[in-house]
Parts: sequence; C-alpha cells; structure tokens
Amino acid sequence: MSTTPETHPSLRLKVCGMKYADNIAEVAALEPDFMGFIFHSASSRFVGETLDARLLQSLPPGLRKVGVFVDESNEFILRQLGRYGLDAAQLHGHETPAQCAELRAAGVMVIKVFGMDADFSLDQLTPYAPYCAFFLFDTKGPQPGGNGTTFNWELLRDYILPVPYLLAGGLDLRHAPALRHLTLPGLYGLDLNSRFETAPALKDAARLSQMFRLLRAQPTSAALPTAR
Ligand SMILES: O=C(O)c1ccccc1NCC(=O)[C@H](O)[C@H](O)COP(=O)(O)O
Repeated sequence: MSTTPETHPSLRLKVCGMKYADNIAEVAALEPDFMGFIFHSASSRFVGETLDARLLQSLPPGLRKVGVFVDESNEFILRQLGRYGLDAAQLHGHETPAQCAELRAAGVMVIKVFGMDADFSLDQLTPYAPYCAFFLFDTKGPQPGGNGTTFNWELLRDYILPVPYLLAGGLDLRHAPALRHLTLPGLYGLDLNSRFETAPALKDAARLSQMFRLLRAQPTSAALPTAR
C-alpha cells in the first residue's frame, strides 16, 4: 500500500524585504501572492525614500502589497498604506489587540507577527484573532525580523484558531522538500526573505524562481514517500 503525501499545492508565497524598482519588477514576474516592504528605519531593508509609489500601484492587483511595521502608530501606518497603495499591514512589534482592532475598523488587512521560541504559547494569539486576516510566525531573534534562522515548526502542531498563517524565518531552498509536505493546521503560506538575497533587500530572482517551482510543483509518484 502506498501513502498519499499531504501536500499544500496551494501554499501561498510571500517575498519580503523588497526595495529596488528593477528587482521588484523581476520578482513580481514570478507571481508571488504577497510582496513585503519594510518601513522600519533600523532594518537594512528599510525602503526609505527610494520606494516608487507608481511602480507599486502598477503591480498586478492579485499581488498583495504588504507594509511591514515595528511599533508604529496607526496614524503612521495608515499614511504609508495610503501613500503606496498597500493592501495590508504586517505588525512586527509589541502591537496590542486594541491597535489591531483599530486598524481593522479602518478597513486594513492586518497581519500580526509572533516571534517563535521555546517560550511561545498558542494562548497569546486568542485576543488578536478577531482582528487579524493572517498571523505570521517568525523566529524570535536579535532583530524584529529578517534574522535568517528557522524555528521549530512543531510549535504550531496544535494550532486551532480560524486565522490562517504564514510561516517565516530563514526559509531557504534546502527546506523546499520538507515544506512541500508540511501539514500544519492553519498553514496558508510561506514568507521568503534574507536567504534569497545577494545583498540586503536585493533578491536573487533565479533562486526564488527555483524555490517557487519546487513549492508549486504538483507531487509526482517519484516524490511519494515509501510505504510504511
Ligand atoms: O527583514 C527585515 O529586515 C525586517 C526588519 C524588521 C521587521 C521585519 C522584517 N522582516 C519581515 C519579514 O516578514 C521577514 O521576511 C521575516 O522576518 C523572515 O525573514 P528571514 O528570517 O530573513 O527569512
């Protein structure tokens, strides 16, 4: 008897930390589902004043453009969303459920991020659930994001909330086989960042393309695990 692998043929893909116009266009051509732009001035991927609002507004409507913020006021977040025509706010700091609720009430698609380590508890998610379109689980590290290291994905094994989530943290080409067959409850997509860069905020489109092909490929009999 052979086993059917539990794959995620529809796993959504987000490329985060984009900054440069040519690179944005090159990566958009790969048709990611989300693209992230960092509005945190301490990050090496901070968009600063280089981001071209007209270019962002010309990207395909199916590509969700995400502003990434760390402990900013809602006033600042809403201003950036409007200025660049962004579709969602990804919150990487100590934002409260009340702050998320206010953004949601203003019509914003909220992605609240949680840093994952051995102390993580699923209970902390509950008060955020009514206000978030997605959660994003990222490795806790010295920086609020973009640390380039993975966490133990099994911390999400008992996830039961109705909020879908993106998995982040050091994801790399070598993780593709495991990610294709990852069956975690609530898993909606993957977030790719520093492991696909040739320099901060400069993505290697060829490596991303390879990753996309691997993750989006339909399972073949050659990919089936042997019967147990
Ligand atoms: O990437 C950054 O520099 C960054 C800085 C501050 C807040 C968030 C940031 N990144 C947000 C992301 O969604 C990253 O893709 C996520 O942290 C995973 O990054 P990596 O571990 O490099 O794959």
